[in-house]
Amino acid sequence: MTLTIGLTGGIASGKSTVSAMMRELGLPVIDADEAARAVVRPGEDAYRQIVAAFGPGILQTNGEIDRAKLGAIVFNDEEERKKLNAIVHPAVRQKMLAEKEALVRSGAKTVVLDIPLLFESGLTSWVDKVLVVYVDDDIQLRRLMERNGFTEEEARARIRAQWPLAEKMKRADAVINNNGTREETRRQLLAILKQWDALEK
Ligand SMILES: CC(C)(COP(=O)(O)OP(=O)(O)OC[C@H]1O[C@@H](n2cnc3c(N)ncnc32)[C@H](O)[C@@H]1O)[C@@H](O)C(=O)NCCC(=O)NCCS
Ligand SMILES: Nc1ncnc2c1ncn2[C@@H]1O[C@H](COP(=O)(O)OP(=O)(O)OP(=O)(O)O)[C@@H](O)[C@H]1O
Repeated sequence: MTLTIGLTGGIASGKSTVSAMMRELGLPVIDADEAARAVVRPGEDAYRQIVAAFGPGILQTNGEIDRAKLGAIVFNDEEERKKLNAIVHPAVRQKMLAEKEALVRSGAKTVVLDIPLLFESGLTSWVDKVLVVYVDDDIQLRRLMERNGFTEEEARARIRAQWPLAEKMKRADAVINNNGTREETRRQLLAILKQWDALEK
């Protein structure tokens, strides 16, 4: 039996930081953000639907989607965001499920699904355990502004597009507090994975 761990949290709470640590420990990670980038490449169905729905103004000159432009639209307008989600999410789910099935078939002891919108999209039934990466609001805001070069307003718009982290924390099987150093985060992660017997012997 494969143990499926759902890794989630808020934007810039540290999911990618934790998923990189999990990969270093040898765990296979399927990343929803990566899948979401793959399914909107030129030539894919979702790409055509996005251009039809949002117009060619959201394209770069090389034909790829201008993610900054599309982000500025969808994080400032819930209806536009729902429109994009309705195009991208089904394709992301299909891709992630296929990758997960392949890992289960190959006998993986543990599979990690890194899904920022695990709760918002109602996907908790996909996983056996939910691991939430938490940070305090002020640290989340600061790290998001620094990483993406966003203004405070731009960062807050993205944070508002998700459930409050405190709500996610309440529903988690385990929580990593990522306010501290990366080393402190790694120690918490190791303890949780040992408790869940998630690592290969
Ligand atoms: C709007 C887009 C083009 C912006 O791209 P950009 O490269 O700036 O951001 P990136 O994709 O790396 O996402 C960064 C983070 O934003 C948050 N986020 C992304 N999309 C959404 C969304 N629809 N609702 C809420 N939060 C979101 C997540 O925490 C994600 O980790 C892109 O995020 C997108 O296509 N989103 C729709 C698909 C989606 O929901 N992806 C998230 C997981 S499936
Ligand atoms: N413990 C830490 N100490 C200092 N900086 C950190 C720590 N953890 C993460 N960061 C930094 O904070 C930013 C956000 O972290 P990360 O990219 O892992 O978040 P994320 O949850 O994957 O974000 P997203 O939802 O946007 O994909 C990054 O710039 C990262 O380098």
